[in-house]
Amino acid sequence: MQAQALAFGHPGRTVGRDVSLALAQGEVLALLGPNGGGKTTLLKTLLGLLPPHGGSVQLEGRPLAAWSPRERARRMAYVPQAAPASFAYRVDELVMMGRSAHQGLFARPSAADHAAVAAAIAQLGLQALADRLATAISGGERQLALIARALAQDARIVVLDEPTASLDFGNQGRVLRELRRLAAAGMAVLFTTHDPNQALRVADRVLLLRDGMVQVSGPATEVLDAATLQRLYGVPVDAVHAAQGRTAFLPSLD
Ligand SMILES: Nc1ncnc2c1ncn2[C@@H]1O[C@H](COP(=O)(O)OP(=O)(O)OP(=O)(O)O)[C@@H](O)[C@H]1O
Repeated sequence: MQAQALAFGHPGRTVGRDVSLALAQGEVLALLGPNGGGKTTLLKTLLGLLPPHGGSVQLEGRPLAAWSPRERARRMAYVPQAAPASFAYRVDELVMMGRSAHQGLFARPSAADHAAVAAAIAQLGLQALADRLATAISGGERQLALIARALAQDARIVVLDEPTASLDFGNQGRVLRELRRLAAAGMAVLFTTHDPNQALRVADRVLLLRDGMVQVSGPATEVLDAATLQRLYGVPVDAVHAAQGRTAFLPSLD
């Protein structure tokens, strides 16, 4: 996926401009930036859910606008920001929705669809929740179910908006491992996070977005340092250097 000189926003209101990026198969790209900086709006524009205000998005070398919604859905899976479930679907039914771009209009799910759903549910350890209603599970559990739906979709590009936001520490680790596993299997992964440590841990490259503009982008280990994060968020940041050359960032209390 590629974007060139992309301007993006909502009807009547441009939020950001001049964003160029390339996302390769097998790569994890993290999008970081302050609240309201335009991350979700940019993701939706890259997915074709919002029309660009300028510039272009290309998928496999073809303008995104030339793809039908169904073709797009086969290529790109979207895990939106955690939100309360509005319909009382069972978790396995929710995950099955990821298969809809693979099914005929009125076709019943095939054996392959059921197998993909079972595999995605097992991958995220959700077997015990499969027959529970998505309206009657915790926010974190629902987030995992939405990630399972994206897995079942079998897309080549997976876009996740704050996938770890409502997860406990253990499940954050599970999701971050899953993102790396998807990339290792050849998928392109794009996710937003408010935690630079998560970006440093799993992303190959990062793109820092502030006020709708790219502040800096590049390899995570080269771009992420205390001074850059301080500029991005406007607060002092401490870098903690641990064994094996690893670095972690903390908001400074000085
Ligand atoms: N439906 C909408 N219509 C008009 N403006 C919107 C809409 N949704 C968001 N905005 C505005 O667009 C700007 C960017 O919002 P966006 O949600 O993309 O930011 P974000 O970086 O994802 O923020 P956060 O980190 O808080 O989720 C904000 O100023 C926001 O108020």
